[in-house]
Amino acid sequence: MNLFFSASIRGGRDDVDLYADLINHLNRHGDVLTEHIGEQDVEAKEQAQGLTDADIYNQDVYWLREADAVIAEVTTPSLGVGYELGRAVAWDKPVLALYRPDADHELSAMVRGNPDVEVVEYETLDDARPTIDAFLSQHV
Ligand SMILES: O=c1[nH]c(=O)n([C@H]2C[C@H](O)[C@@H](COP(=O)(O)O)O2)cc1CO
Repeated sequence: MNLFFSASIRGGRDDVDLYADLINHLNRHGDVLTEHIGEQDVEAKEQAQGLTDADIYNQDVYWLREADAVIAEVTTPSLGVGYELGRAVAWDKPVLALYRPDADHELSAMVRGNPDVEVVEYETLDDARPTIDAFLSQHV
């Protein structure tokens, strides 16, 4: 199973350790096409590889097309994540959006109000794991 994990990069990296933990869990279910999102120095690595923004865009849209399901961590608002969710919905992919309610970032109505996105609020990684398991067994 190909899984596309989506989470903030240029929108802010406060939750990068959590992203890595979520990716670790997703790896039990299938191949995570976007493991780089959990790496601390993702942008430096992409730069070292000589990737332009166009390369990153093309690669991500290709991976998204290949994905059987999309799991996003949407607590830190990100234009790229919003874009990916829109494309995933348009392609009829199952989409799970994991959101930790916090005082700083209210979730966009374009995500919470979208009937084709399953939004689940959670607090800890231990809460998120069974949510992911149930979502994947139901949809993929
Ligand atoms: O360097 C990158 N590499 C990359 O894979 N992305 C993709 C994957 C993420 O799910 C999403 C993050 O978007 P943003 O950078 O706008 O927060 O876009 C985004 C960037 C930078 O915008």
